[in-house]
Amino acid sequence: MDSAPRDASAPSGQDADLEKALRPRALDDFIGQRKIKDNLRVFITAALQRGEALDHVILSGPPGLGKTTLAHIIAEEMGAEVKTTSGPALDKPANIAGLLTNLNEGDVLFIDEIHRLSPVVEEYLYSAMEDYAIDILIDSGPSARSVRIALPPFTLIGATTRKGLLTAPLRARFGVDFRYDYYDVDTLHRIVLRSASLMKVAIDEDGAFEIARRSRGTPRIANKLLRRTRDFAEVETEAGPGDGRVTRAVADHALNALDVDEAGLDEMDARILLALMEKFDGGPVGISTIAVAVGEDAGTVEEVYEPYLIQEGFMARTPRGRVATRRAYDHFDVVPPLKQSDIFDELIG
Ligand SMILES: Nc1ncnc2c1ncn2[C@@H]1O[C@H](COP(=O)(O)OP(=O)(O)OP(=O)(O)O)[C@@H](O)[C@H]1O
Ligand SMILES: [Mg+2]
Repeated sequence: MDSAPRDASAPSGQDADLEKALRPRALDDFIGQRKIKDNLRVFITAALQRGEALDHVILSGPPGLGKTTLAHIIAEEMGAEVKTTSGPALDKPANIAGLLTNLNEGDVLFIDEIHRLSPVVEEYLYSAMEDYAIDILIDSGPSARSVRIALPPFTLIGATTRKGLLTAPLRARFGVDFRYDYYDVDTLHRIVLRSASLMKVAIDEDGAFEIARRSRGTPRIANKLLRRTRDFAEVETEAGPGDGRVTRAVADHALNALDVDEAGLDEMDARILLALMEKFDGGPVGISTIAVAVGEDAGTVEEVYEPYLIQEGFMARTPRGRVATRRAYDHFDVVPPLKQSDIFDELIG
């Protein structure tokens, strides 16, 4: 259950380089998430005016929405150095002690997947975050003693796809708490146009809109679909002459070829919903049962797929388990079993 989410959309190789080039570097280039940005501007300005380190920040939300991007932007805007690590990489107290004692005043320590810290390592963070100090045990046996080491003021930025798995004491030590929402289509449209211009891809408003509409509310997916659509635009198909121009027809052709359906659901979304409807009578059924049925890790289903399906109203979470909604039956043209109408009524009520 608590294995790392495998994010199928995370790019590799040449795509990864391109992805890095598309990453916004300044707060002004970070599109959308208006509330987060507005608040952040205030906190950063105030901290700079006081000449203090920014308070510790926790960023939570599904993969690909811009947590890592924002962590780097915060450091940049604070004029701070950023040191990056991740929960699973910090498996020994010595690792975290080494990182913390090497920080300079005002530095940002970015811990990705912070919900996967081991309890001992987490314990170290408590005093580091609260008092800018750590207690290190020296020697062992009868001569063992603990020495307190002072740390310079620093900012811890934690990112997580599973905020629910953070312990209460850790969560309480973050002064700034930002939760990401999926991006709306208009915002993704702007992101696609920005990326296309950086990639020097000729694209129509309509072509960009089609990609935005079918990107699961996720900038990383929008960028990936843009890269793939560009491939289709450069090759002659029934949808276009291969002149490199991304039109609506080319985008539609490319997205269909990539198994992204009309509603923007990908192949795994479809498998999950079809399993729910056809193997489990529409539910209610537990998430791990669904995961086994589709051959995917339960944590990944819960973090990557389910939140979007719930937001878009294809699936609902009830006390007895997950259920398919009327929209799911309509979308896949599946006839709901009779008993399902009670569930639909319950969901509305
Ligand atoms: N607000 C934004 N404006 C423009 N581009 C964005 C924005 N947010 C994210 N992106 C793009 O999406 C890509 C993925 O974002 P990022 O790596 O920050 O996601 P993440 O939340 O850290 O994901 P994960 O949970 O998988 O680590 C970035 O490289 C960037 O190009
Ligand atoms: Mg990240």
